[in-house]
Amino acid sequence: MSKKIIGVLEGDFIGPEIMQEAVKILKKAAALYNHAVEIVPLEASGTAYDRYGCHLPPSTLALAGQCHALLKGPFGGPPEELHHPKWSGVEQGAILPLRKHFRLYANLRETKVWEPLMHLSPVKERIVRNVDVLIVRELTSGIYFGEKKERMLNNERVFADTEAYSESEIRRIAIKAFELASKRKRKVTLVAKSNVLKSSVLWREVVNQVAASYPGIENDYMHVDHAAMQLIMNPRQFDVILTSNLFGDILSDEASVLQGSIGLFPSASLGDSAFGLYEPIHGSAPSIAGRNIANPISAILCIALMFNHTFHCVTEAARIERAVRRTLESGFRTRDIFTGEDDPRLLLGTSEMGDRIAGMLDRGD
Ligand SMILES: NC(=O)c1ccc[n+]([C@@H]2O[C@H](COP(=O)([O-])OP(=O)(O)OC[C@H]3O[C@@H](n4cnc5c(N)ncnc54)[C@H](O)[C@@H]3O)[C@@H](O)[C@H]2O)c1
Ligand SMILES: CC(C)[C@H](C(=O)O)[C@@H](O)C(=O)O
Ligand SMILES: [Mg+2]
Repeated sequence: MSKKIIGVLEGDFIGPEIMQEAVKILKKAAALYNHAVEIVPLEASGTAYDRYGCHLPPSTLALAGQCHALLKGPFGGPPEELHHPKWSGVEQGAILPLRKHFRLYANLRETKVWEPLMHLSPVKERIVRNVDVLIVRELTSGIYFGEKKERMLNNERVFADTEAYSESEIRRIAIKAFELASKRKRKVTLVAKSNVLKSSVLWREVVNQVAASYPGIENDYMHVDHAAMQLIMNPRQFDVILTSNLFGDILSDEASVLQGSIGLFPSASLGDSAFGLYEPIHGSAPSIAGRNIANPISAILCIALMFNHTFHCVTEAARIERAVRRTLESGFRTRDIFTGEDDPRLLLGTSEMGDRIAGMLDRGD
């Protein structure tokens, strides 16, 4: 691939602040390894609504389709403003269609505990040390996309969402999970609710069929309520967790707690080609926006994932991860990962943290 074309959707509230730092790292890493990069700004969510009255204009989708990868900031408004015209429907009108349009059915959310931040975890160090769990979340089906109904029953409104999965939807994400596990600790745990949900019974059947083609990979099953507990009590037992859209959403926020801040977690959304959408797992954090205090590491690590999964540049990806680790080892902190024991002179704003990591990138090995 000659020039790498990356579409950037800045997002709302802290979105532009952290995306700016991610782009800084992207440009720096590209320059270090002589990659030609073109950044294409794409309008979506709040800014698109102000200009076009919709959250995902067709022109954005068309331009996005010409990119090799998309870097996305969080979309959305304050959760308490559910019916605000600018924010209501961002999720259904922009986030979900973006994932569906590009058939990005595999969402990878990895929880690693960074050694210098171990003390931040509300869970004991002996439990979180060396945790490395990859949640493989199905992203384009399930209850997010199933039929929605509204009706009146006994004089009151009843709203319904449907959890529906086809065999092929389960099979393709299961194959992704087993392939990923084959390069890790070779274990896949399916998390579902087959004691209650019919769709979960299908997940178990199809995953067992897929598992038969991967004899070298351990395959087990856990009900989601039990898994939520085990993720905190004994997270090291997991390697790859394979799960549905909604369960993966919930479990990935829960897993981020093991590390102490959600501001550290990137994600990759992939389909059958190298094209990928890279975004933090967290939201737009309206209450801390505009103050240069958000943690940009989630967004910066999206660049490492992009180099890995879309461009297959593992050296560049490793170098970015190393720069983040060294910055944390040197004691630099944003407010979400700062405690009374840290040196107040090393407390950085969003853009200063980006600068530090960019500086560490220069150090190479
Ligand atoms: N993929 C996405 O675009 C995406 C993901 C999640 C939530 N959202 C949207 O974001 C909006 C806000 O959601 P929410 O309040 O439920 O969750 P949130 O993730 O925005 O915030 C949860 C908590 O984490 C903190 N936080 C989040 N990111 C941080 C960072 N980088 N640095 C420091 N602290 C950080 C926030 O300050 C808050 O205390 C909603 O509209 C929601 O739908 C979008
Ligand atoms: C905002 C919402 C639609 C989204 C999801 O549920 O997928 C978010 O929570 C996430 O984790 O990316
Ligand atoms: Mg979520």
